[in-house]
Amino acid sequence: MINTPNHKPLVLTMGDPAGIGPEITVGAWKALRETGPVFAWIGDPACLPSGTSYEEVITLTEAARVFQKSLPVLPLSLQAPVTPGKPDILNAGLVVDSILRAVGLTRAEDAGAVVTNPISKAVLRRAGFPHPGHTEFLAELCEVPGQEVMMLASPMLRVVPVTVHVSLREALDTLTTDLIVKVARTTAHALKRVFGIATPRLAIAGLNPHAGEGGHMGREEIDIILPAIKQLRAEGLSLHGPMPPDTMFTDSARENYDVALCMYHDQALIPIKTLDMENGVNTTLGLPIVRTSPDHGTAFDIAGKNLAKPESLIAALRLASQLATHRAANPEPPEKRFT
Ligand SMILES: NC(=O)C1=CN([C@@H]2O[C@H](COP(=O)(O)OP(=O)(O)OC[C@H]3O[C@@H](n4cnc5c(N)ncnc54)[C@H](O)[C@@H]3O)[C@@H](O)[C@H]2O)C=CC1
Ligand SMILES: NCC(=O)COP(=O)(O)O
Repeated sequence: MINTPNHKPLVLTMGDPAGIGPEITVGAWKALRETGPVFAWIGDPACLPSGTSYEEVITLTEAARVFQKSLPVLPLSLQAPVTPGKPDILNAGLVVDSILRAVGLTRAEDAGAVVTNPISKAVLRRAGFPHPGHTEFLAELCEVPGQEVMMLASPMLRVVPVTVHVSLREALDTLTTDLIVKVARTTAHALKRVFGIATPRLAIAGLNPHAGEGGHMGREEIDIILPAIKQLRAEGLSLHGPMPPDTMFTDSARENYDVALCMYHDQALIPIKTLDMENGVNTTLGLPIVRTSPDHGTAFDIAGKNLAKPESLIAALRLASQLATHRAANPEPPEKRFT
């Protein structure tokens, strides 16, 4: 039997069963079965690729016992048959149940961390799911709504979008000094505590061309971003910025910081997915549990065609195990927590 370093198996959600989640789950299990980290998948085995060697289990102890031989499955039952590439709103409830179960097991400390397979936000929305994505839903489930911070990390770059799952227009309307300060504090704290970076260096992106060109191409840098930087520096954080967004992701620029705080979703996600889509991992900071996921989505266009690469999911499972281990070794006094 093999174990995660912190001796608790991870739990992996089903994601949209018509997406590539089932096949990358099997790919990740094949890659990790000898070495770990151990994980159990929470879903309906009917949607796994035919011929998959799996075993239904009831507990995570049992999951750890069978992991080398078979993919351990904590079973759920789908409402409708699955056709790869054709999501069915009837299965939305089960997609959510899988997330609920994973969070319950992790909060109860039976599992070491939650790893999520991709969901279709549009399908869940049509089914009445009120949250924009996992990030916000997990914060609700963990009773820390509004404290969540999305970070995407790869060996080449870490990025945090300050505004997340909103339209570009809404992102501009909701960007405030207070929001930047809050997100930067949570990010710096997580980099110290769970990533083991003693003095994290944060690069703060500008919003406008040339970071506003001294106010001639927009005033957000002067009115919103610089006041946040001043406040955070006064708290002792190490920051650069506002940096011109078009040059802050070059090879040489990236050497000067540990994370880039970006003002909107695509300012953060385009560089990391362009540089390192295969190794990118999405992780949620500000939660009382560890959560990671691959950086990509459901990829309905290739589902069931044996084209999906499991690398990002493998990286997500490995990072979840490392973060859970680091977190367990560095318990946090409640009064030190930035919320
Ligand atoms: N964490 C999550 O649950 C996420 C969910 N999504 C959801 O996924 C759905 C589809 O989003 P898209 O923007 O189309 O992005 P996507 O990442 O699903 O696909 C973009 C392109 O990359 C390819 N691709 C993605 N993952 C791949 C893999 N592992 N191996 C090989 N090729 C891969 C796809 O075939 C497609 O051509 C949306 O509903 C979105 O909400 C998107 C990102 C994250
Ligand atoms: N673009 C990242 C993304 O959509 C992931 O969202 P979440 O489901 O992890 O909140």
